[in-house]
Amino acid sequence: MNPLQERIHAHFEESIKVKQLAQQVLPDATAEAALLLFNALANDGKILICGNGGSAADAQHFAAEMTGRFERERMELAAIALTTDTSALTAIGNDYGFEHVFSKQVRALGRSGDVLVGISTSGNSANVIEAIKAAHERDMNVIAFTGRDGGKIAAMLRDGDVLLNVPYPRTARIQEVHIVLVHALCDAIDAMLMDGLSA
Ligand SMILES: O=C(CO)[C@@H](O)[C@H](O)[C@H](O)[C@H](O)COP(=O)(O)O
Ligand SMILES: [Zn+2]
Repeated sequence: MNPLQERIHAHFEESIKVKQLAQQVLPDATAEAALLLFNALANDGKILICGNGGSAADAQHFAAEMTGRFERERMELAAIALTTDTSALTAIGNDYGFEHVFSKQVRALGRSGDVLVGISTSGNSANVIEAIKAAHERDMNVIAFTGRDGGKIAAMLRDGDVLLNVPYPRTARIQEVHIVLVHALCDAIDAMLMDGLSA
């Protein structure tokens, strides 16, 4: 391999290693998260999802697989990415500050029984932290996708919330596990809904 190919090869090696680490530490919490989401949807609740940058893309990816479909045909499931309404994002950001762009939407849309999914590889993004505070005010449970040591977000979760933390220091690798988790959750919800899979 030439140096460029070696560099690319190393990305795959590291990604495999971090996914194997995550495979050891995350299945229990991911199953808990799947049950939380399934029960919310089964009781007419909805899922609100937020994150920044690559995690905003993950939020949209997850919401699209709920409202559209994952791998199989099924009923539409209620999920909204809070990252897509540029008018809300710019108005709230401009008038109140960027840390409030998600929390104002959570207060507006969130109801008891809904679930907030907050995605932050550092566990420290202020707008995700504010969104979690707003979700708790609305009596919503939270599923936090984080990385490193879970940051401030890990410390603010309450009973009934679920932490999906990837204990690794590199953002790209954490994000790659987060998207595996999104797909594992989509698959679990579909299997519970359509095949009667139970925990
Ligand atoms: O996708 C990437 C890096 O891979 C970036 O866009 C990254 O998501 C952004 O820097 C985010 O602002 C990071 O925020 P967070 O994950 O620490 O909450
Ligand atoms: Zn990225």
